[in-house]
Formats: sequence, C-alpha cells, structure tokens
Amino acid sequence: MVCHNNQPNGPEYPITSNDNGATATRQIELAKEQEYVSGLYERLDLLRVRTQRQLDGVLAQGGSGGTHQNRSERDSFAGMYAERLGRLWAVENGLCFGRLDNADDTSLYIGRIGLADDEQRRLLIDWRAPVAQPFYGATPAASMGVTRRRHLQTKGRKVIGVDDDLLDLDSLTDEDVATLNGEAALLASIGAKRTGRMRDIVATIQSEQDRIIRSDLNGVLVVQGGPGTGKTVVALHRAAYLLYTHREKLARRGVLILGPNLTFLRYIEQVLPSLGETDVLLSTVSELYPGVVPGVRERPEVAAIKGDVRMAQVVERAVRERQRVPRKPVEIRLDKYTLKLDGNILEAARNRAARSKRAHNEARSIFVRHLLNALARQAARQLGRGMIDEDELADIREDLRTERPVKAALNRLWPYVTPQQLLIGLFTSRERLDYAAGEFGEAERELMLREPPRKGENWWAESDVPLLDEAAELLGDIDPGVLRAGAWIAEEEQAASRAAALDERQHQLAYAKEVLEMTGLSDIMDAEKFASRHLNDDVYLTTAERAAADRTWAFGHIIVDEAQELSAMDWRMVMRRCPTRSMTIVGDLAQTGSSAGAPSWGRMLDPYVAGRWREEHLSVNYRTPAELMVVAADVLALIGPGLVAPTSVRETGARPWAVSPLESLGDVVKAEIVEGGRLVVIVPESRVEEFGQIVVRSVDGAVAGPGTKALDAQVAVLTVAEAKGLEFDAVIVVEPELILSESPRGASDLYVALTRATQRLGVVHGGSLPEALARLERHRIT
Ligand SMILES: Nc1ncnc2c1ncn2[C@@H]1O[C@H](COP(=O)(O)OP(=O)(O)OP(=O)(O)O)[C@@H](O)[C@H]1O
Repeated sequence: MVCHNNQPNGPEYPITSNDNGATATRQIELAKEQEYVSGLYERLDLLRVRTQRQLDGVLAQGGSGGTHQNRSERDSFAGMYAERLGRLWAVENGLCFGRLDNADDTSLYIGRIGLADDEQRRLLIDWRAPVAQPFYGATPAASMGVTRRRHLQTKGRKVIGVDDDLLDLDSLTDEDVATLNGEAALLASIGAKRTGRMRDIVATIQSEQDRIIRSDLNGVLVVQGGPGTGKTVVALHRAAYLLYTHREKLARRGVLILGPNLTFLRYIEQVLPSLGETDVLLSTVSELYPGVVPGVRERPEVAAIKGDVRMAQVVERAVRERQRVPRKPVEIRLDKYTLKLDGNILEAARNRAARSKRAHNEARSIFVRHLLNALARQAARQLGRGMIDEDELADIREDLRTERPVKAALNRLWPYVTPQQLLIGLFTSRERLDYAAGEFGEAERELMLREPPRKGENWWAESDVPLLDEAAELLGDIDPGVLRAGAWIAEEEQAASRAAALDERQHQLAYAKEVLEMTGLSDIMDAEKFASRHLNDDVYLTTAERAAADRTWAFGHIIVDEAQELSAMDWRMVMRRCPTRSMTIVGDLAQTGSSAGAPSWGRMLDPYVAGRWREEHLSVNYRTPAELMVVAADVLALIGPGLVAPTSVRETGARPWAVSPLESLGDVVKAEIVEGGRLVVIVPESRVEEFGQIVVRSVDGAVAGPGTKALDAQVAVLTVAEAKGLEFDAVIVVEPELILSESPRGASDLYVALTRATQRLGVVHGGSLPEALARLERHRIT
C-alpha cells in the first residue's frame, strides 16, 4: 500500500469531495461531534476542579503537624491527588479521537482516558479497555460487530475533521460515502513536521501494531521490524496498555524501559505522560548500575571482548583470585609470640567459606571465624596452655581480632572488595588478567589492559557496567559497619558517588518543577519541598524511583528498545532485573551498530528462555518515504543478501540526492533547513568535531553533539550512534564512504543514517560515493 501525500502537514480538514451536498453533510457531522466533544471537555474541567479542591483541602491541613502517621497519610493523599490532577491535565490534547458505531446502533467514543458522568454512565472509553479494541482491530473482513470507525481530528478543543472507515460495506448510504476518507488521519499524522519529541499514535494505531500492544503480559515477546515500522512507539503504547490492564501487579514491581542513549530517552519521554502514565522508569543499559555513569569511549574491539559472555567466568575467577591461598605460609608477629598460618589451615578456612555458597564479602565472616579459631588455638599452645575451655579460647580470639597485624593479614587473605575495586584491580594488572582471563588470547588480554584511574577521572566505559553488576552479584554486600569506617574505599569512588548523588538531586528538582507546573501547583509549593516530600523520602518515592536506586530491584515488566545493541553481558544484567521474564524486546538486527551486539535473537535469548520466546514482525514503514527506502534498500543488501526492507506507507515525490564537494556543506545545510521542522546532519564518528564546527559556523542556532539541545534545535549534528532511534524532517549524511569503512558494522550504520528522514534526504561527499548509493541524483556545486 503506497499513498500519495505531498503535503508535509497533511490535510487539516479532510474534504475529499467538492460536491456541495457532501460538504453540508460533513458540516452537520462536525457540528454534532463538536457538541459531544465539548461536553467531554466540560466534564474534564469539572473533574479537574474537584480534584484540585481535594488536593487543596489536604495541603491546607498543614505540613509538619500531627503524628508521623497523620503526616504520612496526608502526604500520600496529596501525592495521589497531585498524580490524578497531573493525569487529568496530561490528556488535554486529543482527549477524544475516535468513535465506534456498532451493529446494534450503539456508539462508543474512544479517548485517552475513561470518563463517566455522576451516574456512572460511560462518556468516553479509555483506548486500552477491551471494548475499545475494535477501534484498532476491526477490518471489513472481520468487523467485530462494528459498522463504522470514525477518527476525530481536533485542534485544541475544536473538532476540525472526521475521517471514517466503513466496515459494513453493504450498509453504505450516500451520506456515508460523503464522509468516507480512509487513511487521512494516519497520513496527516505521519506527514506532520517533527518537533524533536516523539508523539503518541493513540488515534492511529494500525492493526498489526495493536496486536503487539495488547499481546499477553507473560513471557518474552520479540518485535523485529525495519526502520520506521513503529517499534519504539508501539513498545511505549504497550507499556501504557500493560499498566492499565495489570495495574496492581505492575504498579508494585514497576515497568522499566531501556533505550540506547540519553538523547533517545529525552526524545521519547513525553509519550507515556501524554497517555496518562508517569510511573515508568526510563533508563539506558549503562545507567543500570547505580552510582556509576560511564564516561569513557571505548574502541569497538575492546567493547566486543568485554561484552562477550565469557567475561562472566573472567569476573568469577577475578573474585576467586582474591581468595587465593598464598604459596608460602603467612607469619603474624605479635608482641608475645609469632603465629603461622600454613597452606592447610588457609585451605580449610577458604573451603569452609566457599561451601557456605555466600557471596565473597558475605562469606568473609566464616573465613575469618575459622582462621581466628585456628590462631587462638596456636596462641594458647604457645602460651603453654594445653587444655583450655571454650570461654578462654573465645577471649583469646577476641583479643586477636583487634590486633593490627592480625587484621592486616586477614585483609590480605580475604579482603572486602567492591565491584569497582575488583574491576580496577583486574584491568590494571597483567598478572590478574592472565589468571582470570585465560580463555581469551594474549592479544585480547592486552586490549583489556588499562592504566589505573587518575584522581577525579571517570574511568568507566559502558561495557564495564554489566561487569560491575556481575561482580556485585558475586561479591555481595559489605557489612554496613565496615562500610561506615570507609577507610578502604578509594577516595575517587567516594567523590564519584557524591557527584552522582548531586546529579540525581538536580534531576529530581527538575522533575518536581515539571510536575508542579503541569498540575498548576507551583504557586502553592516550591519544587525543593515537593522533591523532598515526594521524590526523595523513602516512604513517598514512586515505584520507578525506588527501583532506579536499587540494583537488585526485580521489575514486573521490562521493555528493551534498540535491543540489537545489547551485548551478551548486557543481557545477563537485564535478565537479572526481571526474574519473571515478562519482557518486550524490540529491535532490528539489520541496524546493529555495536560490535558486541546481537547476531540473532536466539543467540541472545536462548540462554534464558530457550524455545519460550515469541516473535512478531512489523513490516510497514511509517517514517521513511518510498523514494528514500529504495536507496536504503541497496545498503541493506550489503548487510545481508536476503534482508527485506519494510514497505513505505507513502511517497513524497522528493528524490534523494548527493552533492560534492565537501566545501559546500555549510551552504547545503542552510538551503535544506525546514521551516518549523528539524534537520539533522549525520557525520562519521572520526570527523565529528570538524564537520560539527563547519555546520555550527554556517547556521545560526545549529547544535553539534547529542542531548536535549540537539532535539530542540532546528539543525543538529550527530553521529549515527547518537541519531539511532530518532527521526527528522530532513537528513544530510556526510561522507558516507567513511561511515561505511570506519566501523566493522559500517553498512548497518549507513542504513540507520539513511532511514532517519520523514521527508528529504541528501548526501554531501568529498571522497568517493559508495556504489550502493548509485541511485542518488547527483549534483556538483561549482
Ligand atoms: N500507527 C501509526 N500512526 C501514526 N504514526 C505512526 C504509526 N506507527 C508509527 N508511526 C510513526 O512512525 C515513526 C517511526 O516510528 P518508530 O520510531 O517507533 O519506528 P522504529 O521502528 O522504532 O524505527 P527505528 O528502528 O528506525 O528506530 C514515528 O514518527 C511514529 O510516530
């Protein structure tokens, strides 16, 4: 199916006939719908006023008075009303977007939330309710009792268009024919200019997407689909659907959505609130280890090694290395005598601790107890006290425990280790790597070897995060008493965790401000107070916030976006967060850019759910026009001969082009700027700074590099990895040959770059143009 739609904004008022009678019929229909929709907004306003009053009432009871329980109840109610109010405000735009007419002559209006009047009569059905499903699933062949599906287009509170699908074709009347205009709502939506933020598609979900959204909560669902097929947006709607349908279960355990980078998370972060869902944790995989924010860019070959599943054994052996029995006996010199720990004693103590199956730090007390007993007996012998009772032995043991040389020896023999210390110790020591990473070759071990961190340096790379998590599992917690003493924790680590706490606080404050503005409460309460009351206090943290701070949190459901990028080690970490294996995994194997990414879904998932994961496919591209996909398909052929590009839903008539020389870049970008829309310049990683500077110098307000600013700017300069998952009205790819050659997954990178545009695509090159781009219309600027 290819529809022609040259209007980037789509029709504002979808009139397909210029017949006067039909136009009059439409006007009448519009007026009827307007009346109903106005009634819905009146109801919404009333509910807002009521909820606001309830909130004011609770807040008026004062902040710090009463018992702890009174205060905590008050705060809970205030939190609940504020959240409800937030929801009521969030659905302002597009409150009602559809109507279903049933064969029994009843009609249902479908919208973002459910509304009822005071007599509990249904006025508006939540799009996620089972009765709303035919709005997305009914077809003429399987009409599900529906005769007409009507899309309502609104601007603010005004109904500006109706767009009907008639599903019972036999019952068509002349008036029906006048309002029949199939895909106008979809085309208007996908042709609209982009704002730098993903919007919800609740009014135009297609039936293959709806099946995925409403698929069962249990088990692992993989959604494989080419670029622009709606994987991300479908995954987000699925989160909203699951929260609505299994509210109780998921509210307790929470839903985690994992995306490829922070810019992407900013890009999608408004979709769920616009669907009335705020309590979902959005995170990148590299943020999953609390307290560590990776800042080191690693070479792809190093990331590939550290993402290899064999690293699990390496970490395990690195832990065991810390429990190694020294070859020579250990002597402990005290004032009165010298004690000696030989191999047999040490081995026995270590075996006893190992048999406990506890994690390293938690098993330490067993090891220490066993050794102290042995030392106490030796001490008693040396003091000439052959037979001593248990009490005397205990006294000697306690004396020994506080002796400095004994403590030092115990620390050497079975040290407390943090995950950070373990990895720094491992990757900065050739000896330790040789011991722990035997299954990797010498060259690979050499690649892993690093300099120790300098003071204040952020030492962590993304590939370290799952290794830290793995280490945390094997090391376990350190006794908080010992932790407080803290002397053995590297200063750098303390500084890093203080910085992370500060960052977190700032993020909470920004979020609090947003909530207060959205709920109209900013005059009553300041953000600082709101944040400490509702966000930072253990009792009132939302599920998502509590989960974010807890490495061992088990989520009710996890959605992984751009899942092809995760390494085998990443999957181990993600699976640990979801013991029930209720997951939605969306991605496209052809777009894999990471050197440690998935070669196939089975390879990544079979170790956890062999034969128990189900796969769905999406095959229609709602983003990239057909003219652009023809070019992208030639690059797809480089990735794998049998791969099939998704079918574009529309043509625009705009042919993609290539220009040279490279010196024209600034002018070309200026000429391509989309009024009221977004343009991205996608550049090779190795020349990002150079091209970024050229564009920033040539175009006022252009932004080089990722982040919120890049999303908001009219022109942004990004690498492929930074542009992954995003979309723009126009895309200019610079030096595609270099993108192809500079990474082992160059063809996938170029494919991703070429498929980011919703309207126009151009290439600027100085070097040769890859053969796969032969279909581009070529120009030379003189
Ligand atoms: N049913 C729909 N109605 C309107 N717009 C849609 C629909 N499905 C998808 N889209 C739009 O198509 C675009 C692409 O969607 P999305 O980013 O989810 O695709 P994707 O499969 O994740 O792409 P990629 O793999 O390239 O990142 C978005 O603008 C999205 O809103």
